[in-house]
Amino acid sequence: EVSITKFPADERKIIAKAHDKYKKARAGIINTRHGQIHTPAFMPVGTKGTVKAMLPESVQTTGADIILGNTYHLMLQPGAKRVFKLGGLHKFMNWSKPLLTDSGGFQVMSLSKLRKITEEGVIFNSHIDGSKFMLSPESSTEIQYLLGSTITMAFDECTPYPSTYEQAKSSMELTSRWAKRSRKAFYSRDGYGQFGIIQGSIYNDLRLKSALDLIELDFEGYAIGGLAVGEGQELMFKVLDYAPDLLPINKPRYLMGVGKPADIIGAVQRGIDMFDCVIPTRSGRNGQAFTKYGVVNIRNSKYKEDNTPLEEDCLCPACKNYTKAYLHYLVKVKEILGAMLMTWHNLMYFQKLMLRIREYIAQGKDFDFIS
Ligand SMILES: C=CCOC(=O)Nc1nc2cc3[nH]c(NC)nc3cc2c(=O)[nH]1
Ligand SMILES: [Zn+2]
Repeated sequence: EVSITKFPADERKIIAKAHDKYKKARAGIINTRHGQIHTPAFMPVGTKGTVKAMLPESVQTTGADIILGNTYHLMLQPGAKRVFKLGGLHKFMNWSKPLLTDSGGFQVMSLSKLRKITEEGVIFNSHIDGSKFMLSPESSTEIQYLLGSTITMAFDECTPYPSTYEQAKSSMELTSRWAKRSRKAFYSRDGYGQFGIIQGSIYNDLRLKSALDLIELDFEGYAIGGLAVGEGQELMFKVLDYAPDLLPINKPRYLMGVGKPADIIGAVQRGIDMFDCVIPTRSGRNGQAFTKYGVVNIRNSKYKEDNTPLEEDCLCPACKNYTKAYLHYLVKVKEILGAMLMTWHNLMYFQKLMLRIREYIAQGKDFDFIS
């Protein structure tokens, strides 16, 4: 078990050595103040304090142990202090299980207009009303504390892809300095944790240096940053062939922004424990359903009289009570119920995938089969 407590976490008991080919795959449990997280885990993204088109209790029925909240959006609206005054994000959004908040760095770079990166942090204008903000290791850590986050992420700089060795080196070194300041600003409490994020792009010596710098700070878990940023699956797996092994074996490893089922399977085989990705929710709203038959584009006219469910054995409301014809219609006419049902099904599909992966690891079986 891996527990996020102040005390040195127990050695992670690998429930079962997975099949030889997958000797790095591991199944475990992360214990937190807000409950357990069964790993390998998939975290639905709840960007603005809600998993879009889902009630939190519905998210819970899909089997999700933990969801992700975005610091950047919440600090702009409704504001971290206001959420704190209202009892914190768990209460605000009626989600009592673990919450992981990002540090905002990645979103600032992709969403805000006009920003300036300094040693101090990132100065930017809100994409909502143009007002000026600063995100720094200290302010990001404080905002995540005010939100009441179970797992706080260190403030990092996501090194873009492609980057030259020099660019990746200076970016990684900035992330290491910011990680130190993030760690110092973290208010450590039992059952809460802070994860460091390693960078270094595709350069293995930089990845090693990043890992060494962050291991010194004794985080409760570690994320591998700077991936799923356009490098493609092959290059991502090439980095994942060694990067997870640079991190402590008894602490959770989190691969941000990943991914499609095949990406998740390949990353679990290389030792990753936690994932987050907008694919099931965003593509669900756009009419794409993940099924064991492959991805179904429900808007395709071939479904307009298809009276069968997406998956006959799926227990989600979309499959139990509705047909592809109805989903096709709802999505075509942009009815809200279409987004709800498609999202619910996709989240169920991703959680079922993780459950099967955990079971196969525990039985020491290989799990290439699923995609
Ligand atoms: C929950 C996240 C906590 O991480 C941070 O606050 N910083 C951070 N976020 C990332 C997000 C990513 N999404 C993808 N692909 C869709 N690649 C990503 C890379 C990073 C990264 O290197 N750093
Ligand atoms: Zn379903």
